[in-house]
Parts: sequence; structure tokens; C-alpha cells
Amino acid sequence: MEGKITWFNKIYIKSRELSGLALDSLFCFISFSAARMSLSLSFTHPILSRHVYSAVFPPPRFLFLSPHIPTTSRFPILYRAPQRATALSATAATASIFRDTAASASVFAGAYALVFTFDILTQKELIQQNLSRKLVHILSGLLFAISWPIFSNADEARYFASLVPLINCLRLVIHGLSLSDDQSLIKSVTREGNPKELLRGPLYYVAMLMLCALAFWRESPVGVICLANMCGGDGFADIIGRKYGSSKIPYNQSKSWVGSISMFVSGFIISIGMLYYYSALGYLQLDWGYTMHRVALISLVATVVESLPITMLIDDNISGPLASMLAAYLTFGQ
Ligand SMILES: C/C(=C\COP(=O)(O)O)CCC[C@H](C)CCC[C@H](C)CCCC(C)C
Ligand SMILES: Nc1ccn([C@@H]2O[C@H](COP(=O)(O)OP(=O)(O)O)[C@@H](O)[C@H]2O)c(=O)n1
Repeated sequence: MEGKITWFNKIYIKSRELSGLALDSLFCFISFSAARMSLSLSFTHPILSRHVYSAVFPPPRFLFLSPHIPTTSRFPILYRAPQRATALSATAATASIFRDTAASASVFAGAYALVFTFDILTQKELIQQNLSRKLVHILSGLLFAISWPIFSNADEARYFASLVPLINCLRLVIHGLSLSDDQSLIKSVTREGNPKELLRGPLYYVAMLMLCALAFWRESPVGVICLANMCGGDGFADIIGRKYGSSKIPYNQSKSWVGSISMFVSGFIISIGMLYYYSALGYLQLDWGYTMHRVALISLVATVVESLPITMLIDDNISGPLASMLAAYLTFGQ
């Protein structure tokens, strides 16, 4: 089946060189119909370097072999992926800059609001300080990754988005060195209220957000999977492991089986959720059969690395994300 399909796509590509839109549409329609009729058609074609869809999760409404022409999304605030390299006119470029500046400001305001909200909840003793910090850990990175589609389709959009973690890195350094005092930040983000704590876990965490936005952005599954495991997986490992983790891991008495299992399950579920979000907006074309297996492997790698007794050598906000990034890059190849 796979060999025949490879020949089919070679014919399709040749026909695209020789014919016009008519044959192009015909082949795409036939390919699309064949793909949807199969139970789990999945192949990667070296020329196309694409994964086609399984019929289980029908692809978003666009031609799965050809890039999709941007259309107005069901959610006008979110941009669908640009499917053909369209030269941006000067007007469009200016509009993109305004759009991305506004998006950066909004996301930055969201970051402030998130930390301020949990500070108030902690001050009013509505939630414990440890839980507050972990919820900030879980929500900050995931909401940051979820916000990426509000930026424009311009190539520079990722740099505007990365301004937010960059400014937060500066904020953490300034307050971590006690050059200025921000008790709201210190209480929401540190364990014992020591400003110097800002220079370790939180700083590495925000640096990873910036790295994922710059290096992978919306067009690669690697960044969102990495953040799903660092933010969601590690966050729930702490919350559930701290509460129910009586049975410790033999090689690391500060970590528990329940905590690690929680990390694996939440990292996997949140990764799939993020990938489906980006797939639904047209940024990713995934075969869900293979994707599920790959994501499970990546979450397992992240969980094992997080369980290792190496925190004194390297913070788990560095080791975990880097391990996830490497595993995701090797399995997804992009
Ligand atoms: C508590 C945090 C990290 C500590 O991790 P660990 O030591 O417990 O392993 C998270 C620190 C978050 C930071 C202060 C704020 C980051 C904001 C982010 C760049 C943008 C979020 C935007 C979104 C729309 C809320
Ligand atoms: N795999 C894990 C991870 C954390 N935990 C629990 O969560 C607490 C904090 O975990 P951690 O040291 O990784 O915290 P962070 O470095 O992520 O802030 C641990 O002391 C454990 O009680 C667990 O039981 N199992």
C-alpha cells in the first residue's frame, strides 16, 4: 500500500509540473478521498515531507497535500497558518507590525495579571503558596504557547512573541538581584520568599519559553510538546506527587512513583491537546496514529529525566525541556 501510494504521489507531483489547476485539484480530491476512506492511511513522502491524516481525525478544512491559502478563521482573532509563500505588501507588513506589537503588549499584560491574581489569592489565603506557585508554573507557559496564533503570519512574529519572556527574564534578574522589590512576583513564584530563588527555576523556565518560541514557533510540534511537558507535566508532578507521593522512586527519594506517573499522563494529554489546537488552526499536519506514539515516547523521556537525582547539577527546568526537545526533534524530524 505504501509503495503504491509513493508512486501515486510521484505521478501527482509530475502532473503538477505539466498541468494546471484542474489536474492539481483532481489529484488532490482523489488523494484526499482515498486518504479519508482508509482506516489509517499514513505515510511520509521524502519529497513532500508531510504526514497525511488518518481518517479518524479528519483534517481541518484545507487540501492536505497543498499549502492552504489563508482564509478568515472561525476565530477572527486567531491567524490560520499561511499555506503559500505570499509576498507581504508594505501595507500588510505595517499591519503585521501593529498587530504583533499589540499582541506582545496583550500577552505581557496577561503575564502580569496572572502573577498578580495568584498573589492576591495567596494573600487572601484562598490557596496555599506552594499550590499558587505551581499553578503559575503550569499556566504561564501553556497560556504563552496558546497565545502564539494571535500574532500575525509575518516571519518576524516569533520575535515579537519572544519579547514577552525576554522582558520577564529581565524582570526576574532585576528582582532576583534585589535591584528592585516586587513582592507580588516574589511571593507568587518563590518557595521561601527569597528573591534569589528567582534566578534559578523561574529564570530557566522563562528562558525555555523564549527558546521554544524562537527555535520552533507554531510550525513545529517540538516547541509546544516541550512546553506541555515542562509546564503541564512537571507542574502536575509536583502538585500530585507532593500530596499523594508516599511511595518514593528507589533511585531518588525526593520523587515518587505517583508524581512521575502524573507527569507522564498530564504531559501526554496536554501535548496532544496543544498539537490538536495547532492542527485545527492549520499550523501542523499530523498523522494522529503515529503522533500519539511519538508523544507518549517524548513524555516518557521527559518523565524519566525529571525523576533523576540531578537537580543539584542541573535544574529540571533545563534538563527536562532539553530532553523533551531532543526527543521531539528526533521523532518528529522538524
Ligand atoms: C513559578 C514558575 C517557575 C518556577 O518553576 P519551578 O522552580 O517550580 O520548577 C513560573 C514563572 C513564571 C514567570 C514569572 C512569568 C512568565 C510569563 C510568561 C513569559 C508569559 C505568560 C503569558 C500568558 C498569557 C500568561
Ligand atoms: N516526579 C515527582 C516530582 C515531584 N514530586 C513532588 O513534588 C515536590 C517538588 O518537586 P520538584 O523538586 O521537582 O519541584 P520543582 O523543582 O519542579 O519546583 C517533590 O519534593 C515531591 O514531593 C514527586 O513526588 N514526584
